[in-house]
Amino acid sequence: MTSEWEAARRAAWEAGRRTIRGAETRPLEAAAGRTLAAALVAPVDVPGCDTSAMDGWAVAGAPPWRVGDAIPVGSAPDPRPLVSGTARPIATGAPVPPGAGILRREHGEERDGRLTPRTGTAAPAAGKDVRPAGSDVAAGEVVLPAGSRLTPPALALAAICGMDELEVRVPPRVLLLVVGEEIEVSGVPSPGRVRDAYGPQLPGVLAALGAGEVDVRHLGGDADQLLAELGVSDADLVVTTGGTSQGPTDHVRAAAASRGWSAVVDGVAMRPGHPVLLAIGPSGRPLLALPGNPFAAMVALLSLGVPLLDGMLGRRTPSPVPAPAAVELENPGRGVRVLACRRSADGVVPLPQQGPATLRGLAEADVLALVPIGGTRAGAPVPVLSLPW
Ligand SMILES: Nc1nc2c(c(=O)[nH]1)N[C@H]1C(S)=C(S)[C@@H](COP(=O)(O)OP(=O)(O)OC[C@H]3O[C@@H](n4cnc5c(N)ncnc54)[C@H](O)[C@@H]3O)O[C@H]1N2
Ligand code: MOO
Repeated sequence: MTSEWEAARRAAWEAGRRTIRGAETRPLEAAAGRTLAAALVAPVDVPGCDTSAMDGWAVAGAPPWRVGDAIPVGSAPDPRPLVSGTARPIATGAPVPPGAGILRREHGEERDGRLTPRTGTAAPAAGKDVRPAGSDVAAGEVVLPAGSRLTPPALALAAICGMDELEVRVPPRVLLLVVGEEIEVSGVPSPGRVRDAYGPQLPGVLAALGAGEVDVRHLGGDADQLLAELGVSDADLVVTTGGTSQGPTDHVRAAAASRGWSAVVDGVAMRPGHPVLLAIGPSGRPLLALPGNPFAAMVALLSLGVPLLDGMLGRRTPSPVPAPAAVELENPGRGVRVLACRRSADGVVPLPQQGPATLRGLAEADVLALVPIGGTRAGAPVPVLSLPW
């Protein structure tokens, strides 16, 4: 029951959503990269009072103005209106008294306690170059909806609203089982042996997708060990690599089925990556079985792992967006053809080295192009997925 790409992606998000993670409260500095479990509602106006947007003078009425005391940055706002005909030196960010506008420093001339605008500069009206209270964020406003990822600017936004802690989703703990008799974890592999492509990259990619701790275990080709791991795992998500196909040592499907996992997506009409399996275990936790071929595995992860984790974290998942193909992209196959591509001024260009077993293209790529059956002409739009790193 191979699925179409879009249907498989939706099914993966829905499967994740059914196992949505609980929430916890974290200090702001520990919440970087996490996902908001509840909307961030601003408790205060930002800025908290009318503030100057420029260095200069707060002025009221017509020039010349009598220059009074400077208004210190960080001082409490004075509720009394600025007296007409007066000016007070002010710095960017300092509170502006009611009724004042700002004359920029470079537009005024101060002499003998009197301020006049330079030739060609009009006297500022009340409110000129003033950031009104609440103009950035109004108290009570939803600043970030639940499901927002706490990127560096999102965290800073929470901070300027006065937040010290945030309610975020508990990241899923992942068990990564690297399957394959031929896999080596260090050193130069002898001919016939293969260095593990997953241990070094998947923990980082999974973390970028919102996962928590990743426990990496290399199982070799031992089917019994795979069965044992699947039987006892209490991880929130199990990811396996290799052993998804039809060879004599491809045990993952059989092992998962015998331990009670049932398939949600059993193969996707895409190349590479088609043997991917997404299944739900007896405890309701998901298993994502990635093909052994290194590019195929990453295509499968970016196609199904991204929406699965987005669902688990209560986030929306990105849809591919159209980008022009710089050259003709052929697809004589019966499913989506996924190509590692670079963006250029003319559109997306496939990298020269493509194919299920090579990471050469992906290592230099900006996006994955999802070429529909029949191909895409040069200049026509092709859906692309951005990469999470
Ligand atoms: N008769 C068929 N054979 C194959 C089919 C098929 O439909 N019928 N599909 C091919 C495709 S497409 C893929 S993709 C692979 C999927 O294979 P598996 O998931 O069973 O993966 P393995 O057989 O274990 O390994 C495939 C390939 O990848 C290398 N590999 C595995 N693990 C790692 C690792 N940790 N690091 C680096 N490289 C790894 C492995 O050495 C193999 O070369 O099946 C095709 N065959
Ligand atoms: O479909 Mo395989 O996953 O092409 O490499």
